[in-house]
Amino acid sequence: MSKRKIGLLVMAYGTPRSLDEVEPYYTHIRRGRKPSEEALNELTERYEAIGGISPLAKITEAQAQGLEDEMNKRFDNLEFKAYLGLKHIDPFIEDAVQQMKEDGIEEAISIVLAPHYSTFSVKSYNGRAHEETEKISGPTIHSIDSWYNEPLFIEYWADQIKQTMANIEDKDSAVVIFSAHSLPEKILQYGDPYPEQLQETADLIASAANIKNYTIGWQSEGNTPDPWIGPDVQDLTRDLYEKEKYQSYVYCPVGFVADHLEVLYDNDIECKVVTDELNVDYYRPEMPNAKPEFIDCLAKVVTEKLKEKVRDI
Ligand SMILES: CC1=C(CCC(=O)O)c2cc3nc(cc4[nH]c(cc5[nH]c(cc1n2)c(C)c5CCC(=O)O)c(CCC(=O)O)c4C)C(CCC(=O)O)=C3C
Ligand SMILES: [Fe+2]
Repeated sequence: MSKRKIGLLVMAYGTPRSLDEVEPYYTHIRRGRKPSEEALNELTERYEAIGGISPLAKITEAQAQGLEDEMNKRFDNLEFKAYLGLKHIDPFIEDAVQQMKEDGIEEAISIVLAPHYSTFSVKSYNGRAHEETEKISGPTIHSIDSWYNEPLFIEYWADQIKQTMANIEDKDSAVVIFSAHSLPEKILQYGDPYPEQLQETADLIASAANIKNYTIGWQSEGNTPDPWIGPDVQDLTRDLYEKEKYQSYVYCPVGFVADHLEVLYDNDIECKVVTDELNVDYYRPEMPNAKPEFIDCLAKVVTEKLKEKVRDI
């Protein structure tokens, strides 16, 4: 008898694969409105500054493949297949749902490669997946909403911070800044759990790594007229220096899971400009990418959802 098939819908932001794709990608982010020449050049320059193009596309693929392999190792009686569904570039979330249906998948677990829930991020990913599957009578999709407090995720960052701290002599003068992508302040009106989830992630990691000096901040805010959640990590760095005179700044962008523009530019270039100016030390522990510890973390979260939702496994 052939094994029962389970789809793994792995959703992520997506990134241009070449500089030619920056314009259509940016236009999609702006919901179909073309960016101005100036905004487009500015974004292209940021990609150029991190080496021409973002490593994100390959990392997202490796994460999805790693998860598929790990799940197949864990369950002899099931056959898992990962489908990448991206928010702003092909293969889009809708393409992945259609492909699952074509492949005869009847049940799937979906996970977003971002730990914290917000109406702007996870809700919109899941909404697009469910809408498409309803439209085409596709597979039943069981969605994971968040995994920001998963113990293996906390352990990943606690280990990274411990390794970084081992290189810092005066630990009392070091501070850890946990950050996530900023969002427009209007999300707060609807009781969005995003800021509390980031705070909880920070508290759990700090406790596991035995860190006393830490705080949360926001980064990568968009170029729109609305107010965005603050403090921004650059302003926060100046503030912490002024008030506490910390000498070492450890940036942990825990709202992301890969090396990409927001980390390689917004942290490693923009925050480093500030630490250089203040003449203090900049540290940024490694991102999870497709490291085995992180793949294990994703597999654990998916396994828990599978056991909760899928019958007779
Ligand atoms: C919550 C959130 C996450 C984390 C959760 C998740 O991962 O889903 C995230 C991740 C990412 N965001 C990314 C890239 C960009 N985001 C932009 C713009 C925006 N992001 C927003 C939100 C988020 N973004 C929002 C509300 C906007 C404003 C546009 C609008 O909705 O009106 C812009 C436009 C230019 C600019 O504003 O900077 C770019 C280029 C990349 C890929 C990097 C690479 O290519 O390496 C990644 C992983
Ligand atoms: Fe973004």
